[in-house]
Amino acid sequence: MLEESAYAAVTQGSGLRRLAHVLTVAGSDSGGGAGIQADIKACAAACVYCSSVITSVTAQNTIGVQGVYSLAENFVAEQLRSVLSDMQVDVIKTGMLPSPGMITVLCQSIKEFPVRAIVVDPVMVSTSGDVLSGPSTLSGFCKELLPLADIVTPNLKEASALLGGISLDTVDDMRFAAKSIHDFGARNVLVKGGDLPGSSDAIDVFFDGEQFHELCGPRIMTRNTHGTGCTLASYIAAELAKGTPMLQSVQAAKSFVKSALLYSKDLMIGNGPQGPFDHLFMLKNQLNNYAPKWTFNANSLLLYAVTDSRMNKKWARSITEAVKASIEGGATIIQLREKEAETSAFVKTAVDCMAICRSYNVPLLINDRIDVALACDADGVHIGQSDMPAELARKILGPGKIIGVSCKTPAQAMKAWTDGADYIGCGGVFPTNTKQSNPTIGLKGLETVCLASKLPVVAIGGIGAGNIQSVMELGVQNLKGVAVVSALFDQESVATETRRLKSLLTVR
Ligand SMILES: Cc1ncc(COP(=O)(O)OP(=O)(O)O)c(N)n1
Ligand SMILES: Cc1nc(C(=O)O)sc1CCOP(=O)(O)O
Ligand SMILES: [Mg+2]
Repeated sequence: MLEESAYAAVTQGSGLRRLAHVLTVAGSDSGGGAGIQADIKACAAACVYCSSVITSVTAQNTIGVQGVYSLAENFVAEQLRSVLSDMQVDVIKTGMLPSPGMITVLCQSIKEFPVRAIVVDPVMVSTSGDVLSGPSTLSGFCKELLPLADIVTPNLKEASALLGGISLDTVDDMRFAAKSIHDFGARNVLVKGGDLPGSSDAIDVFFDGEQFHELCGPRIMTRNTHGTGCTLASYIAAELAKGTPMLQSVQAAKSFVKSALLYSKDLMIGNGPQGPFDHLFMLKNQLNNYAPKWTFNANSLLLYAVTDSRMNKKWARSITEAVKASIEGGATIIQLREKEAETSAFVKTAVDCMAICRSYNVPLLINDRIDVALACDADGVHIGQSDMPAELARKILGPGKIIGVSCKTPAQAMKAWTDGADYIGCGGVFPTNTKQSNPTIGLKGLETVCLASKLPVVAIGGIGAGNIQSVMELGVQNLKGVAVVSALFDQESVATETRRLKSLLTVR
């Protein structure tokens, strides 16, 4: 499974393998941060082959664009023919198309050599504000290329230019823009709101012709954002080339860009205001956690079983027996919280529990211990305010692992979000004997944190059959479930108690 997806390989009848293949038709960035160079690196990071047709050569660095030299249209046509007539391209991704003739040449090639999908990044102005494709291309763009596009990914400036210069200042304006651009014939539209004024988040609006989705991510404070648009579009193309559905491809691409920006926050390449980032950060992560982050499903937080070795000892059962029983009773995610275990025993137990959880397709997280999570290839970790900082944990674990962070306040919830966590655990909702000296925040405190949190929340602390419904009745949209220790494990039958809580959670 990993081999198949990691190398995006398709075995043909002959036994030969072929790689999912993106062709980028774009301009060269001599600085290496954007354009063709970014596209090739993004595809490489997604383990997809990338061929390239160069439309224009720019003299460019972190300060700006010093020169643009566009290739002759017939030579672009020749490059397109060379690639498309010989290689089996899955997806074409377009970037800088500097002249109307270039757009015509490209559209003719697409019609002559159909591919599975076309991703259009309407590159018009560089991050430094330099014009890369002037107004003369607008008509061809809208009339010829957009009707062939499976997805087009304008930022606010580009969306405005495509729509005759209208101002786009709010998320509602972005929805309007997405719908209007869809009317040109593009099947899906992603309007990127990274530049939206007055918003602390990066909100993108995705429209598939029927439904709108607001895709929200934290704004990463870094100078190294040069090439994010090219990278996002190329990563979408790479996912589509592997056969990933459209919305998931967009989500995977957003997650990749977010992780790359986080990893490259402090990189220093060039002296200008707009630096490039490191697309291949995952190669530096020794365990190469390639699984895309969107595999985390917040619904798995519904009945979150947190183990306790002391309780399991008391009831004379092993941790593996306890984990298996809780899954059979309906637990939707497991956390190994083994405060007293020695490292070697903890790793062994974790490896055994991983095998059980994998066989039931239930995620397994490790409490506190990043090293143990790495050693047993767990699905992720849960860390508290005094454990390894979440930002660092994300760096160590890579984008493919789940990270949960304990939060008692809105400020902690906000930090968990910007640090790259996937969910927060919020409590103690009620008093508990399981964790010493644990301040109680009550249902009101839980509600306050949920309302402030951008991440899904699981409630914890003193939760059992008697009060589980009062927690879920708060009815806050991002409160996804309850995490429970003693009500499951300090009991004679773990499976029976898990079943009881599950039925209380699922009752209508
Ligand atoms: C789901 C969940 N939420 C909160 C916690 C508590 O974590 P932490 O604050 O690090 O305390 P310890 O569990 O380490 O004692 C949790 N474990 N799980
Ligand atoms: C591990 C833990 N963390 C908490 C927090 O408030 O963050 S409360 C807690 C213990 C929860 O155990 P029980 O379900 O037995 O009350
Ligand atoms: Mg902890």
